[in-house]
Amino acid sequence: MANINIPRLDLHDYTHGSAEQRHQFSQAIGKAFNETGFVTIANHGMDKALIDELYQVVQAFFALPENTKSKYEIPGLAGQRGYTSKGKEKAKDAKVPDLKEFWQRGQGDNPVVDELPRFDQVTGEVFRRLETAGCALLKAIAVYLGLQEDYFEPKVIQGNSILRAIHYFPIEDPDSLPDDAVRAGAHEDINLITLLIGASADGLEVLTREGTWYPVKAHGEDIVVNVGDMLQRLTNNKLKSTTHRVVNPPRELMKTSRFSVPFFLHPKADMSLAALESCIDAGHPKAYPDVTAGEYLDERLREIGLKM
Ligand SMILES: O=C(O)CCC(=O)C(=O)O
Ligand SMILES: [Fe+2]
Repeated sequence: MANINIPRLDLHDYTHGSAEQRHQFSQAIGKAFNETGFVTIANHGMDKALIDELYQVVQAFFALPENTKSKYEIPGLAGQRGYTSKGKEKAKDAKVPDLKEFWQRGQGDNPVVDELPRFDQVTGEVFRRLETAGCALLKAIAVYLGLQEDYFEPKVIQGNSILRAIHYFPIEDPDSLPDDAVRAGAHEDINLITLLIGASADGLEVLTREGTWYPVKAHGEDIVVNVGDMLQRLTNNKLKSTTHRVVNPPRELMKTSRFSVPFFLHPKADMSLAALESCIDAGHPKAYPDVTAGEYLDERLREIGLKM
């Protein structure tokens, strides 16, 4: 049995609970983020009807003809808004691109999909709900870190968060795949925390400290939440940005699609990622040079092939 702690936590305990429940929630998420970097979350503020409609519009978008989707692939935006076609993004150290295409939505103006009247509204609603859930989670994390509860709030509201709808397309001819081509190569997320809808479908795996891969499964409508590199840097490695990947399905399911919708919670570009004083001591000397979130994001987008 792999030594791994991915607890299921109820966000309602933090947002509406007693002082004791709030304290327990902060300690549980902090402990899991310190050990494994992953939790699953119930009562995150999105009901089943919203998630079902999200899947409907996302599936309808990716089912559009290639030349329709490519109208929404906008040069110069590093994939940060609109559509990114197959073969564009790869994990930092991977030789071949991931087997996926995706859509990204951020703050401010976003391209509107003319063919799908509900797409903009539904993805916008999901963005707002996940931003709200993310802010509540960051409050609980701030408390665990001994910071003011609202430490992160002004840094992330109107920040660079991204909602990404991913289609891992069917693999029609498995024999023609390059050996190391996978749905999502092993990677760490760049941002502060990631909130993921859709990990109820098989494929997501986390790398354990023993070096083995462990499947992540969420209950029903629960979401998966994990630490990204920005939060790991800020906390001088106290909270762990754990390596994860999405593996290809078994051969009999190769011709099926997989969909997932991660929300990458990013701060504003000017947030300093310099290690918190409370996370530095003799046993934990400062591990990273000081950078801002904007500088760090630029460096990482170049590494994954989205920015030139
Ligand atoms: O599709 C998934 O389950 C995970 C996706 C992921 O790790 C990512 O996009 O960073
Ligand atoms: Fe990821």
